[in-house]
Amino acid sequence: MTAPALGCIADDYTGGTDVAAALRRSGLSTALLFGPPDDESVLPDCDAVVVALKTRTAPRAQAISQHLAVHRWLAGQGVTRFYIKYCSTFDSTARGNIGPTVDAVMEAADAAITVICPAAPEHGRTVYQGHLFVGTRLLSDSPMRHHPLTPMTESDVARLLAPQTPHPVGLVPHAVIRQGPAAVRGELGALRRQGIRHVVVDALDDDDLDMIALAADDLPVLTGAAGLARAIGDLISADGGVGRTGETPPFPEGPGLVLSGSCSAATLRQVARAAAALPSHRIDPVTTPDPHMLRKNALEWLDAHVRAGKGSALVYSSAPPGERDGRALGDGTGEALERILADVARHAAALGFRRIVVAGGETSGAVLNVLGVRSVVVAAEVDRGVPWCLTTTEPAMALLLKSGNFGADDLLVRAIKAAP
Ligand SMILES: Nc1ncnc2c1ncn2[C@@H]1O[C@H](COP(=O)(O)OP(=O)(O)OP(=O)(O)O)[C@@H](O)[C@H]1O
Ligand SMILES: O=C(O)[C@@H](O)C(=O)CO
Repeated sequence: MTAPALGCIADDYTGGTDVAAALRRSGLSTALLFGPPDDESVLPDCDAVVVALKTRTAPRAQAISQHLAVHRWLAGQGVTRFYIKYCSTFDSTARGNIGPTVDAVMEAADAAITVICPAAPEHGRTVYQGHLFVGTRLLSDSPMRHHPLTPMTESDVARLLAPQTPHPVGLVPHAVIRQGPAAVRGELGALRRQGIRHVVVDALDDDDLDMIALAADDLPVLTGAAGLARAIGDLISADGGVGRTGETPPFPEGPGLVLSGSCSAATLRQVARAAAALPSHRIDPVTTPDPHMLRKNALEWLDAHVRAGKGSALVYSSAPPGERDGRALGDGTGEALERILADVARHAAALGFRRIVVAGGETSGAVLNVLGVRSVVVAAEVDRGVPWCLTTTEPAMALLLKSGNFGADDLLVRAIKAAP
């Protein structure tokens, strides 16, 4: 078996599905594994492999050790090119994990320099003069400033990264990107000679990402959102480094369950549409500040829903800033809500639900961990960056893990009502 041409490490589960979907779109058969691989983890025959972790807001030491464990495992499988996937809105805090995990993997892979490329133009994330935009607004003016775990109140990517790494951060501005791969390669070389290890790269569209991918083709470690990964995937495809297609498991029948813990602006619109179309139950820690009661109420509601034979359903804690209190359940309110939704998922699986849609990266991580899902085959996308994931072990399940800000307003309704 030839080693996969690319090994990705994603810092959350929806980010993992996003980058896996991008590589699949480039024509690469892509395996997606959840959690650090262990002795029993098997690498399927594939062109690219993505290992999704739940380290975006994890303690720093844990995030580093998990990234290093995945790097070691991938290197042991013969992978020589690595991609570290973080959020296109650079979700992290000053004490965040992007810098430390990138530094650790670079050191392990003996990489002297890498690019920092959060741009994802198809989702409206662009970088100009080192500043990250969400649509027409700076990141710090976007709804991401209200994120419950990683409020983004700065848009200069170098300033976001600086407190997370001891190394200086450089920039390749758009004017150089537009001159093409040779100019970008020359600039990266000049920055490397100045001792710079992290280089933010401007990118406004897919052409810019193609330039960056060509210019950085010889670097062992690249980092960014799914946009640059797509450009690298296209290069691998064009080089003929593809063709190891695995079988796609069948899509399970039956009613579906939407679980939403994301409070992102897109999710809130999608949840409103889903709540109008499906029987729904809201988990509200402000009105019921007791995790045991919230859990009990949700499980009992689902039992009654199934007994009444009402089909697909929605259970959510998603709420706009005005209806949220990040300390409603004390320290760790977010994690407590993730655990409740994960318990609902476990209960739903026991009740026979085989299609589960989860909105939110942290929430998806919690759900997949309790379901014990360790690997999936990436199948068709419902919307850009939101593919169905089919389990390869029993019980056969279809999972749709939706990044907070992805998808059209009716995505949840479409996903749950129509199997592909
Ligand atoms: N009503 C609420 N009040 C406070 N926190 C909440 C509420 N509902 C959900 N949360 C927490 O907000 C966090 C949302 O993070 P999550 O990663 O799941 O979504 P997201 O950030 O929108 O998605 P992504 O990371 O894919 O962009 C979770 O920890 C969740 O438990
Ligand atoms: O890059 C993105 O925006 C997403 O894949 C993501 O990381 C959501 O958590």
